[in-house]
Amino acid sequence: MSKSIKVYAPASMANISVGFDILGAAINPISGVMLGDSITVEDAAQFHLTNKGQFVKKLPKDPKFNIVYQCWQRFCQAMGKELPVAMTLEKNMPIGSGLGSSACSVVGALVALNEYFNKPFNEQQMLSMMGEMEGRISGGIHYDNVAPCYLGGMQLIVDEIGIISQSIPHFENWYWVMAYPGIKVSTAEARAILPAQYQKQDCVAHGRYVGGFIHACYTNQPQLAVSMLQDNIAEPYRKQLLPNFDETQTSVKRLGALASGISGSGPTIFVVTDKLETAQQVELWLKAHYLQNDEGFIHICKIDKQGARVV
Ligand SMILES: Nc1ncnc2c1ncn2[C@@H]1O[C@H](COP(=O)(O)OP(=O)(O)O)[C@@H](O)[C@H]1O
Ligand SMILES: N[C@@H](CCOP(=O)(O)O)C(=O)O
Repeated sequence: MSKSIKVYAPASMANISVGFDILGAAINPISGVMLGDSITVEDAAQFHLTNKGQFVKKLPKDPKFNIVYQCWQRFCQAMGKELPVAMTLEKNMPIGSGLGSSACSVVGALVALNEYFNKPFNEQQMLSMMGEMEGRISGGIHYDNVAPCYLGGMQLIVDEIGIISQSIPHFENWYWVMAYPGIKVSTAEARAILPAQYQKQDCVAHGRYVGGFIHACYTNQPQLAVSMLQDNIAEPYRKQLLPNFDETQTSVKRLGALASGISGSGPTIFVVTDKLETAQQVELWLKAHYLQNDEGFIHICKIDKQGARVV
């Protein structure tokens, strides 16, 4: 009997303002839209990759530069033999959006292959491969998209004593309004513009923000958590890449938003609220003022607890 495995890998927001490269969450639109890539692995006499989906035209022209192809190669290397399978990528995530598009393809491909071959690799081995593949195309290994996309929830990257990432509690009643303006920001370029070194007072403030936020999540103090959602590492340098970022932050705050910031390396922004009506008003404002073209979109999201899954 022929075998076929299809995996859905959700979008994610990395950094969440306070945790540059060490904090990220998978997201799920409340509308029911599946915001992520899907990958299918099926029997074949020799390897073949088919691409389809809304953003298929934005993929590299040379199929060997498609990260899904490179994931298959890396998986074969880890297995010690060439594995003849047919893979299909449904590229539903815009590239260079700040929503972990490359992570969706990496996680989807590796999870689908691992499932198809009856799970030869464990969670830590899989995460390690995912980080390596993400690092190839984004200018440095960072797990804050692949870990939440793979495992779901809000993930803190610890990367010590053989543990890459662990789940931390989040505020279940928060809505995350995600607005992608429709323009591209390359992660590699957005990483390259960051300073190589930071002032001592900035390091101290950063430690206070991230430590305070994690503490507030564990002790269920939403007000403290909101006050800690500050980014003094990436936002001051990257906000120039986003359309009217300062004005947007001020306007959504006036509408009642609790906090806002850059999702991943941008240009998507996230806005946090604990009321659906506020989220809807923010959505309307962003639609009128933040979207730059027809490719832009907005979703009111919750944190996706499941991560990548067989569908
Ligand atoms: N399947 C894929 N999905 C997304 N990007 C891919 C894929 N394969 C190769 N790429 C390349 O990887 C890079 C991803 O860009 P990046 O700015 O990191 O996107 P994102 O932040 O959305 O993950 C682009 O140069 C893109 O052409
Ligand atoms: N921590 C990374 C996250 C990049 O996320 P992406 O969705 O823009 O790829 C960074 O900030 O560079």
